[in-house]
Amino acid sequence: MTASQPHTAPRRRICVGVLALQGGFHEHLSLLHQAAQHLKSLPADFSFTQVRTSEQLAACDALIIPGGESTTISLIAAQTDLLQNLRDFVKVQKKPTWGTCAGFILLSQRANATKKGGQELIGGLDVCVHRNHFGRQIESFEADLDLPFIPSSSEKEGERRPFRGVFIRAPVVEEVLGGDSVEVLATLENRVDRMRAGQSQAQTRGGSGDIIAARQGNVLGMSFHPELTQDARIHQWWLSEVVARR
Ligand SMILES: NC(=O)CC[C@H](N)C(=O)O
Repeated sequence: MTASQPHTAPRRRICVGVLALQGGFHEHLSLLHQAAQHLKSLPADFSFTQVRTSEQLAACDALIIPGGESTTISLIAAQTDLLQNLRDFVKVQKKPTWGTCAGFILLSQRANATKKGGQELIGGLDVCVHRNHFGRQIESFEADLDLPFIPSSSEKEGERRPFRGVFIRAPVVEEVLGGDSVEVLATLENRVDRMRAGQSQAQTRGGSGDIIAARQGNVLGMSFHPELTQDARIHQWWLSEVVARR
């Protein structure tokens, strides 16, 4: 390179998989494509793919595990070597992996309120989650979440638009097992107590409340379903984190 040539970072090819055994994988893929439109300035060429086999997983640099039913997802993965290879992907190769709702449960080290006989997990996030914390499907709800880490609304400088969190039989972190290495990214004001007290509005707030988003190194978990919104801001943020980690 001569002094007159501008220095540009080499573009990287990044293949992001979405585990497609059950649940909201189509929705995640659609938001990934939407998010990538906003990331054209990054030195990365993204490709997005469904993952159903160990071979498909091996081709991925990062992975999303969608919401759905965690017991079903792990039962299907355990029929082949996929479950073991998912553990290897997350914990040995330490590739960026993001789980939403059922995906969050699967990425946790321990889960309470599991079906009789327990359930197989992938692990990687040193937390114990409580499954179906807010109750059954009929007790599903939405809440405005303040997520300071996602790109703020472009409409007005400094104005932060909340993220609409969709909670369907959602887990929360009952216990952080991993000490300081687990980063709490969002909490939700204790909704169960509020409902008992006859108040219906739940809000996010810093510091206390139920932990609904946590990260430990390469592993990220969220209790709610960004894939069931049209808002690609979390996908956008996570993809830029994936690029930064590579
Ligand atoms: N919406 C969801 O992903 C629900 C998760 C479900 N509670 C499970 O255990 O898998």
